[in-house]
Amino acid sequence: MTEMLIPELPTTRSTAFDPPAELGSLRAAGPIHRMRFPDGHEGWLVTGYELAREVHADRRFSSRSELHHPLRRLAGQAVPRQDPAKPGMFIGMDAPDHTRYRRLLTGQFTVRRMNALMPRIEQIVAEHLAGLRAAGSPADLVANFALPVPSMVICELLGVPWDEREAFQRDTAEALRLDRPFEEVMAAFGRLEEFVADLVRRKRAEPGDDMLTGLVETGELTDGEVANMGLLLLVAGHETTANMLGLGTLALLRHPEQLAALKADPSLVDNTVEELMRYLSIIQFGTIRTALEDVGIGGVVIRAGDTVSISVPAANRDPERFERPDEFDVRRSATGHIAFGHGVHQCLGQQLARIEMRVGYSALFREFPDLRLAVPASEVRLRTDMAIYGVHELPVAFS
Ligand code: HEM
Repeated sequence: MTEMLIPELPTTRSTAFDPPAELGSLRAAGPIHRMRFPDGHEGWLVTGYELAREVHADRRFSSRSELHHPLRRLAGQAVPRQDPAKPGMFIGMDAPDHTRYRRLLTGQFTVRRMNALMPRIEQIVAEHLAGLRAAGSPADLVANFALPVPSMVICELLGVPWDEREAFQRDTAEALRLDRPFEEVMAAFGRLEEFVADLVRRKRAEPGDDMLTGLVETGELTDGEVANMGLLLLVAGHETTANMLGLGTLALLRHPEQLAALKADPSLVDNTVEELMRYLSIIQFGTIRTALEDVGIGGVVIRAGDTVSISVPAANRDPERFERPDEFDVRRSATGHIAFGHGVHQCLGQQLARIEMRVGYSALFREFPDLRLAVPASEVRLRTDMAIYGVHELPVAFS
């Protein structure tokens, strides 16, 4: 631990793919540091890999959103409106509520449903690549591919009727934009909430083969609870995968030797996806927890009520866990990274996200073997101030 109080979370990047250099210096000095949070209170910043896992796995640290929501707001993260009469999202709950919701949702990620989804994901990817080609070179890879693919996959999973996709996708895109005024984002989010709530009512009347129907049919959830879970899937699974597809493509294009290795041996794609997850660690401001009691950990005592910010990017570049951590190497074994979190809240959609990325990158570079940037790399707008890092647009050229 450094004795000094860090005045704020370091967020200034000097390169497109590396986390802020200051995080590396802090990690070299120790795995945990005192840090001032935007509301003025002093808490902690975890930069070391081992300690990051420990904190995620320790039930004495709470995920309850009401304990740290204001802090997230100030860190630039979108926080959906919290209506006290509504159950809220279980990503921001602790046991036993979290356990109950998570168990019911895990039961919906069945092997059968995932297997059935696989050919649909291939189709959705193929359709959007055809759309990219039709748009003509140069075209924006984000608008034509990276963003709409996960959006359609979620529609499929939740059972959004085909002819209602357009409004749903438009509101989703708007609700998840962090570069718009807060009120606009909340208005789109409100429309989405209503849409999902109405969809759940209809699933009860007219069951389908989708996840919302599955949740309704557990018989253990109110419509409001099901709608909330649907919204969480949407929010948690959408921008994340979209930004991995966009930024991941940029990373591959900017590391031609790595891209060549993947093209020469397409079976490297699983490894490539894991390494991209580690190397890019797009949850750039990390995860947040609040200590429920005094906890002695990592050589310090974290007091009850203190907020702990866990830097996922710093942990995933820890040289004590990963050799040559700052090198992007599609052949390395990156497993064990914490880009999907760790512990009881570890990403529920990680297998789905992996399938989307594996299918997405494979098809993209197979169909567009000469894909290249259409602008100088320095002109690609990076999402430095957004909770989820990535690219705003990715202008690509192809023949
Ligand atoms: C590459 C894409 C993705 C990344 C980087 C990502 C990252 C994460 C992380 C770091 C967490 C843990 C948060 C915490 O501990 O506070 C998480 C949780 C979660 N993710 Fe993902 N995620 C991705 C894709 C998805 C997808 C596709 C879905 C849904 C289909 C999804 C659904 C969820 C849910 C429901 C949770 C909450 C789990 C819980 O609280 O028990 N995610 N994700």
